[in-house]
Amino acid sequence: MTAVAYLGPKGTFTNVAVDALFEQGDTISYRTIPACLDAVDHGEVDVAVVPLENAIEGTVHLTIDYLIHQVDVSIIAEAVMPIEQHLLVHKDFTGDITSIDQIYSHSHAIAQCHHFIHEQIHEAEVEYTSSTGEAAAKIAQAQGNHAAIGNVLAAREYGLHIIRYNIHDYDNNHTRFAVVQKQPKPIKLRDLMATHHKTTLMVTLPSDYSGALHQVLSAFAWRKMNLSKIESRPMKTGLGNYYFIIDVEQPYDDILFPAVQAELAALGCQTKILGTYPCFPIVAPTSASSTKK
Ligand SMILES: O=C(O)C(=O)C[C@]1(C(=O)O)C=C[C@@H](O)C=C1
Repeated sequence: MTAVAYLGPKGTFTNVAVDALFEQGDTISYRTIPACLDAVDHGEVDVAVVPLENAIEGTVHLTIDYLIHQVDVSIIAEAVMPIEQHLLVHKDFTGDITSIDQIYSHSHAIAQCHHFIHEQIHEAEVEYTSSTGEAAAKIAQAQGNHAAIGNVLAAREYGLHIIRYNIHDYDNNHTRFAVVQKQPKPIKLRDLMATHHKTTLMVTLPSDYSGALHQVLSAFAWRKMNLSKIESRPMKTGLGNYYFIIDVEQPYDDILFPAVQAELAALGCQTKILGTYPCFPIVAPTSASSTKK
């Protein structure tokens, strides 16, 4: 059985993604994303599943920075899952939404619902938790005028009521999750259909000079290699020093990628392949399949 680390406790979106990806996983929950990545880096588990990017909030910087700076693991699969955020309250809560004075959730979940919070419960204090699952667990502990933002699984897991469904500010809210591994070893996923393959690289420029990024991009462009994402992140070595994360819409091969890497090396750039992997759309239990209060 595959030992899978995920951001817990039970009822997080990462938990939902793990359930959709693995039929028979020995799932081990960790309190933070770095703890999940350390677990796989240190060989405590076979793989870790971590959130990489959300359609509303953008890149999960903690994940990408930790992958680059702190661990030596590879992305072996990507799963894209629709995200529905709901407002969860204790089962004995009898007030209405305006009486809620505290809202608990993960910073990314709060950010996906900023508009809703601002419009409907702006008096409420926001309390950040390490995950949406932790927020739901807190609400279950005692009845009070507080609510959590989280998913259907969390409501079920902690016996909470959903007082308002789909409070995320934009439709088509999706999160990309990465499955990462230390040593290449076959992993048994459910029978999922990959829609495409991607390769993710990190590129560091030798120094800031005019046209540097243009030259980097040309190495892909004239080989007709389609890029689906490019993002700069601070190197953490001083202001103005960045590295680039580039997603290429094709699997690694022995001709084009080595040629790109050689061309970039000639420009003085360093490259590192973070993974070449299949991309799976996955589904989560939705509000449509649960009972409204
Ligand atoms: O807190 C959770 O439920 C998580 O799995 C983390 C996380 C994230 O970091 O983006 C995952 C998916 C959602 O976008 C919101 C939160």
